[in-house]
Formats: sequence, structure tokens, C-alpha cells
Amino acid sequence: MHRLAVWNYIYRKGLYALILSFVLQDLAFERIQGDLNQEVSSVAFDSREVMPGAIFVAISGFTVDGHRYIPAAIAQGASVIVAEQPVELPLSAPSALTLLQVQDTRDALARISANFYGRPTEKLNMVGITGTNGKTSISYFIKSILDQAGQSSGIIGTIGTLIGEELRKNKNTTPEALYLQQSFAEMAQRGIDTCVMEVSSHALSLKRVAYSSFHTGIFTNLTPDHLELHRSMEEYFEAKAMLFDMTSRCNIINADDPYGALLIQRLRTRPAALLTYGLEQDADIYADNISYAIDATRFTAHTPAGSIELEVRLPGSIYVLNSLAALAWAYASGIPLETAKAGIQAVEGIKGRMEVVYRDDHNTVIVDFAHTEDSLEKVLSTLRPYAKSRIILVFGVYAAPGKLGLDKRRAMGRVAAQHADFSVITSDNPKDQDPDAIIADIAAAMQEHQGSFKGMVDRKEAIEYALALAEKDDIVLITGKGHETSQIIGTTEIPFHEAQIVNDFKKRQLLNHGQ
Ligand SMILES: CC(=O)N[C@H]1[C@@H](OP(=O)(O)OP(=O)(O)OC[C@H]2O[C@@H](n3ccc(=O)[nH]c3=O)[C@H](O)[C@@H]2O)O[C@H](CO)[C@@H](O)[C@@H]1O[C@H](C)C(=O)N[C@@H](C)C(=O)N[C@H](CCC(=O)O)C(=O)O
Ligand SMILES: Nc1ncnc2c1ncn2[C@@H]1O[C@H](COP(=O)(O)OP(=O)(O)OP(=O)(O)O)[C@@H](O)[C@H]1O
Repeated sequence: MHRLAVWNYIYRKGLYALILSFVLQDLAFERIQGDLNQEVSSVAFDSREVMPGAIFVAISGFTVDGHRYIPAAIAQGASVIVAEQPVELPLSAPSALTLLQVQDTRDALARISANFYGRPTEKLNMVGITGTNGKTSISYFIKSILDQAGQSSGIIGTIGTLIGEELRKNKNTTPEALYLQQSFAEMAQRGIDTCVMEVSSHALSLKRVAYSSFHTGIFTNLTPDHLELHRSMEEYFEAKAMLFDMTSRCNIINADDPYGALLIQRLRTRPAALLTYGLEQDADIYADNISYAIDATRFTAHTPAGSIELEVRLPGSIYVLNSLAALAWAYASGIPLETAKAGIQAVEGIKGRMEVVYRDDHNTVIVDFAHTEDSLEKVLSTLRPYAKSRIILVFGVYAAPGKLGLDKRRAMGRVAAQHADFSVITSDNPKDQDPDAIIADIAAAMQEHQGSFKGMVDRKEAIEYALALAEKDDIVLITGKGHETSQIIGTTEIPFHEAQIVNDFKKRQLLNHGQ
């Protein structure tokens, strides 16, 4: 294995340009063929995005092997190819083409992208949040605290990448290294102080965040999800735990979660400070005097810097916990408690998280992103005390393969049977799986647990069926899509707006009733 010692910019025609040796700085490689002193224009890991003069990094994917697209990348003008397999260049390849063989192209993509964009995480205060659920709301609480503190911040996560006022949709909760480094660089260039980002277990396993430096790491919880990639909860935990090897200042961990407790044991000897939060276990940041209401939760939060009365405008203990994580971060960052309080209280709601999309004298209709058995159970239990009558649930289970997929469908079916009064089982991104078969698996579990339900493949029809069924004081809860605005059926992404479907139906219903 070799590493390049050379690194520099070249100055030409009044502009600094990047030369390849600079972009390859600190990259371990097995073989290099070609010129390292050429200029490079950009980086790409998808042949369809290659621009003339680009470095193309071939990734061995889950669906196809990116090495197959090397000829296409060359045809598009790539001048450097990075591969992890021995590559035969096509005869038509230009002689100036440089070829690099590395051990792991995902790792190389992260290194090259970070170098290309000038290692932007070194210029930002980086906060990484990981865990199965709660990442999005914590990131929005922290952003709001920073707004109150007069500090600028950007967000990268499930809802999208937020830089300034502009929210861009992400394909992934944690985008690929190249897109991440682009966003970090844009934030740094625009003078943003802090980047608050959700770090998925996929991102950690697939090296999307490699060579990013984090000041703070936050761990929320770990419950079954994404086992198609991680195979076991232990592997899933180890993937999440990787974030806390990358943090320099502080780790903030949910002490109530059993995997959080495990992590706390591990992190005690780490140089980064350790702060714990929780409601049940002894923790540095905790809450008491909690009073729950459907539209807000009030409590006293305790920190080593003092105690404070707080109100969170989202229902249930999950948002008490999520706001404690944000408060812990504020405390660790030296932000006054009053400022943190103002920030948390300024969050009026989060798109697709317990979002009331319709309310009248008869019904309340709520959309939530719950898509794991744990979150579905928490959301249904949160709503139960406020349901004067039934909770009618509309839900599905997204496509997941094999036994793991079946386990997930059975677990979600059990939770729905035990906690909802009636369920309409429907589709949730069935992708290439048979939606009827997914529904049948969920239905079998519901039957086993004496649940009442109806299956309807078409999600719009399912929502309308539930709304038509709702009588006075029923709550209709629609879970799984949250903030999302599309459904993936087969390989097609179809626009799908739940709030609009609900409101259009309610309008028609009122007209039909002559109101
Ligand atoms: C399992 C997984 O992580 N898949 C990701 C992966 O797809 P893949 O390996 O199937 O890619 P592929 O289609 O085999 O292509 C391999 C390579 O060939 C390249 N290619 C392909 C075609 C072509 O014409 N030319 C070309 O160069 C591709 O750009 C790629 O580099 O690489 C893609 C490109 O970056 C990702 O978009 C894709 O995420 C998909 C959409 C996905 O669903 N990922 C999920 C599982 C995920 O990452 N989730 C986490 C957690 C979410 C949560 O918090 O719950 C996330 O962070 O989003
Ligand atoms: N602390 C929590 N514990 C359990 N469930 C939670 C918690 N916080 C939120 N949830 C539930 O999980 C759903 C997703 O929450 P959120 O979007 O904050 O999580 P996330 O970690 O960003 O998830 P994802 O990575 O899947 O986007 C919410 O709609 C809610 O139902």
C-alpha cells in the first residue's frame, strides 16, 4: 500500500485549480498508472454525472457493479478512474487517462471528496445524531436553539438538506460522501457555524461519513430496523457506535435505552466528554413534573447548570426525551438554559411528526413518520389518553426482503392489533414486492393478535376509507410516510401528498353533507 506525499494547488490564469495529487492526499492506493499532475474538474461515482476532466470512482453496489460503467465514464470525459478491482481500460481510452487501484472505493470516495472540497468539516462545528428514531426532531430542536443564540446552522437529514432558507430533497437520510462534502463545503463557504446532521447506520457502514470530523455525537435509541443490511442487532449497534469513535468534544447518550447504556459503559474512557439524558435511569440531564397534553408537554428539565421549566409543542414522552437531547447539547455547548428553552419552545411542529393535518369538531387526522414497531407503539400509546373514541390507523410496511421483512410485517401487525381500535392495512413503498403479499403477512399477525382490520392496496383509497369510517371523536392516524411526498411502486416514484388527500376528502365530505 502506498500514499502520496505530494499535495498542492496550481495557479493558472489567476485561478487556483485542483491538481490530482492534491485531491489524492492521504489516500492509500495499491497501484497508480498515469499522470498525477493533471488538473481535475470534479468527482463522480455515477457515470451519468461525469463531466469532462472528472475523477470517476467505481463503487461495487448492491444492485450493479459500478466498475461496469467505467467505459461510459470515460466516454463522458472522465480523466481519472478509481477502482477496487483490476481494470482493463478500453482500447479507445485516451492515453492521458490515469488509473488508480485502491482497496475500498467507498473509502476512497470519502477521502477524495473531502480533499476535493478542502476538508470542510474542519471549518464547521459538526453535530452528528444517530439512533433508530428521534434524529430528525433533535436536529430541528438544536437548529432552533442555535437560531435563538444568533448562530447560523445547516441541517442534513431525512427531511432534506437545509442551507439558509433552501431545503433540498435528499435521496438518503445521510447522502453519499460526495454530496455530503459538497453540502459541508457550501455551508462553510456561506459562513455557517454549525452543521447538525443525522448519521444513519448505512452511512457509517458504507463510509459515507468517513473523513468527516465531528465535535459532538448524540445517540437516541436502537430498535429493530435496517436488519437487511446489518443482519443482527449487534451488527446494527456496532455500526451506530462507530460515530462515537469519530467525535472530539462530547458524546450525548440516552441512558434509558439498553443499547445507550451499553454505549455509556464503552465511552467512559474516551477523551470526549460524556453526558447522559433520560427519564427513567439516573442521567445528567433529566425531567420531572411532566404534564402531558395532546398539543404540548410541560416539564421541569434538570441540568448540571440548573433547572428550567420547558414546554414542547409535540405530544408524548418521546418528545420530552428528544428535547432533553437537544438541551444536553446546548448545555455542553455553553448555551444559556434560557436560550435553549426559547429555542425548544419555538419549534411549533415538525413536518410529518405527529402533524395534525386536519381537525374539526368531529375528528382529528394525524400524519406521523413511525415506520418501526417501536415508534408505531410509542405513537399509538401517546395518542391513546387523548382518544375520546377510537383510533383508526392507516399503515403499511415498506419492502424488506426475506425473513427479516416477514418479521417486520408481523411485528408491525402485532403492534397495530394491540394498540389501534381498527386498522386499514395498506402499501408503504412496496417497491418490487407484491403489495398484496405484504398486506397478507401483516393481516395474519393482526388476526393472531385479535386485531380488527381491512386490507386495501391503494394507499389513497385506504386513507379515504378510514376517513369515511371515522365517527365523532375518532382519531385517524396515518403512519409511515410522514414528510414524504411520494410512493415507490415497482421502480416508479409516484407523487403522494397525504395532507392534501385528507383535506380534499374532507372538503368533498362536507359538500356532500351540504355543509
Ligand atoms: C442499500 C443502499 O444503501 N443503497 C444505496 C446504493 O445503491 P446501490 O448500491 O444499489 O447502487 P447501485 O445501483 O448498485 O449502483 C452501484 C454504483 O454504480 C453506479 N452506476 C449505476 C448506474 C449507471 O448507469 N452508472 C453508474 O455509475 C452508481 O452510481 C453506484 O455508484 O448507492 C446509491 C447511490 O449512492 C444509494 O442511493 C442507495 O441508497 C438507496 C436509495 C437506499 O434505499 N438506501 C437506504 C437503505 C439507506 O441508505 N438508508 C439510510 C437510512 C435511512 C434511515 O435513517 O432510516 C440512509 O441514510 O438513507
Ligand atoms: N425518541 C423516540 N423514540 C421512539 N420513537 C420516536 C422517537 N422520536 C420520534 N419517534 C418516532 O419515530 C418517527 C421518526 O422520528 P424521526 O424522524 O425523528 O426519527 P429519525 O431518527 O429521523 O428516523 P429516520 O432515520 O427513519 O428518518 C416519528 O415520527 C415518531 O413516530
